[in-house]
Amino acid sequence: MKILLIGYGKMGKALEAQAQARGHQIVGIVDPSRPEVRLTDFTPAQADVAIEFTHPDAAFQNVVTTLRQGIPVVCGSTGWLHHFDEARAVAQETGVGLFYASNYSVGVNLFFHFNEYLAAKMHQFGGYNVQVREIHHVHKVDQPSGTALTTAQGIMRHFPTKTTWRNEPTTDAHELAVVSEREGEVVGTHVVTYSSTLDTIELRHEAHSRDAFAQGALLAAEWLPGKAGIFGMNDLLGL
Ligand SMILES: NC(=O)C1=CN([C@@H]2O[C@H](COP(=O)(O)OP(=O)(O)OC[C@H]3O[C@@H](n4cnc5c(N)ncnc54)[C@H](OP(=O)(O)O)[C@@H]3O)[C@@H](O)[C@H]2O)C=CC1
Ligand SMILES: O=C(O)C1=N[C@H](C(=O)O)C[C@H](O)C1
Repeated sequence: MKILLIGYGKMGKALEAQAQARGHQIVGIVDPSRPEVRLTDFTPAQADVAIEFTHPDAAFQNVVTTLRQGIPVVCGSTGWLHHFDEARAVAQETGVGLFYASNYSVGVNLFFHFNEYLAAKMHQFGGYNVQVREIHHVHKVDQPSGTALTTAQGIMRHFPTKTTWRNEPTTDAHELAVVSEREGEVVGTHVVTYSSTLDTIELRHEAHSRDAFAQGALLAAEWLPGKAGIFGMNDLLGL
């Protein structure tokens, strides 16, 4: 497959290595380090799909530009979802596929699934408070992580005591604490903790490297071309 990479940082480089290992061709890399390469120069004849991992401030414009160029796009950037409805409208208007996941690792998507099951059960039995904690490397610019927000939304869907979330510890029983920690080069750890006076139950996912995100994004890139609409990991994995 002919893949256009948008963003050539930690994820862009992991994607390049994994894509080549899977026999794909990287037809272009759009990044501030290569100002001579412009996203608007690419057409569907040159790229079957684009994969976008950049920055919260850049993602929306990159997604919209790629869709308007007629190229399906797999986006992994976090921290821009306040613009997602506008991106959805452009995907619908152009009829070009948009794939988004706050986390492309298959393991995290299983974690999302178990998180919702656990929230429903824990709410049914009562007596527990719940908290989300995410730990990432010190270079991360957005907080809470996109994965932590997806996790919080999954909890709030099934644990109606929690009506909103707060990005710090809280004593308000209606607020779900989503606590962010930044530590060295931690790739990405997410923990959901239920505590009562009697015991503690935890659901935890720890990424060992960025290869899990890169492999999932490439699975999405292999799956997306030819499909019109907005898709996520549940569509890809059948969860
Ligand atoms: N969904 C998922 O599974 C995952 C999501 N992420 C998310 O992906 C994003 C990128 O992560 P990561 O690779 O670690 O970040 P990095 O900072 O390592 O890389 C981002 C790259 O994008 C470049 N960039 C910035 N603006 C633009 C632009 N307008 N067009 C093209 N390139 C641009 C940056 O250049 P410069 O440095 O010059 O600004 C940098 O080279 C983050 O939002 C992160 O949260 C990360 C891992 C997994
Ligand atoms: O910035 C990162 O590194 C990561 N970002 C994503 C997020 O915000 O959830 C996914 C992963 O945790 C790594």
